[in-house]
Amino acid sequence: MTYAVKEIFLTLQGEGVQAGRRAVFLRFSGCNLWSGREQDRATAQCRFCDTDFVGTDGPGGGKFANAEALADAVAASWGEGPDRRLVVMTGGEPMLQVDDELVDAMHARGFEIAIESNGTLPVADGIDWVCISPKAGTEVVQRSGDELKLVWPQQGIDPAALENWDFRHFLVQPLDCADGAAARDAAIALAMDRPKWRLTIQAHKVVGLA
Ligand SMILES: C[S@@+](CC[C@H](N)C(=O)[O-])C[C@H]1O[C@@H](n2cnc3c(N)ncnc32)[C@H](O)[C@@H]1O
Ligand SMILES: Nc1nc2[nH]cc(C(=O)O)c2c(=O)[nH]1
Ligand code: SF4
Ligand SMILES: [Mg+2]
Repeated sequence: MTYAVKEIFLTLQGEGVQAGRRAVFLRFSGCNLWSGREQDRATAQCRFCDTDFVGTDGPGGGKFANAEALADAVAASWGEGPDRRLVVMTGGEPMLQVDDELVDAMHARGFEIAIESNGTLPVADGIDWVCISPKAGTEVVQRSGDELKLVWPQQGIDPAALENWDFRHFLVQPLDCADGAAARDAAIALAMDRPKWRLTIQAHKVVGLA
């Protein structure tokens, strides 16, 4: 199958339990919860997105004819060295495009695969680190994984109702928005009130990485 990719870049994972780790980010184009166009944001299912995932015009982006070609591009972005190779598949919504061929092609090049998904589509088998970030008003079908990352505050989600889902880590991430200070306070309050949850911040934004 062909893949539409917004951008491929080398950085440090900024979010979640793996924050700080060197990783190639593979950002797929397109999402099932928002068109990505500002004029549609107010009526979208997900309205707080901080990401441009429209088109294939970012650094390293493009249309890739098959899994081998895409995996080669990710490996080239990592560079030399076999140690602790990590690709983070994100978007947009990566599960609109990730398939077994791509998973196998990345593993064949020595990569661990992490995914950032909204959970409305089942995550492909074989992915090594599954991060699900639920969005209010959507049906999350992927209720197991490594980390559940709740962007907070979000009207229409009750954290208590998520606590029996099958995740190793329950994380609360402040909503990046006009009133970021209030969102940080709300996220801290959640972690203080409900010890199952721990605070994660978007560290890449703090230190000025992509
Ligand atoms: C851009 S999304 C792409 C992956 C997938 N579509 C998802 O939503 O999980 C990557 C991560 O950024 C989070 N995110 C998006 N907008 C945000 C914002 N304004 N503040 C904090 N986190 C945000 C998402 O919840 C998700 O965990
Ligand atoms: N450095 C960095 N870490 C991230 N973790 C999740 C991200 C995402 O957009 O999915 C992201 C991102 O965009 N940059
Ligand atoms: S589901 Fe993810 S990529 Fe899609 S609009 Fe929401 S945060 Fe952005
Ligand atoms: Mg991001």
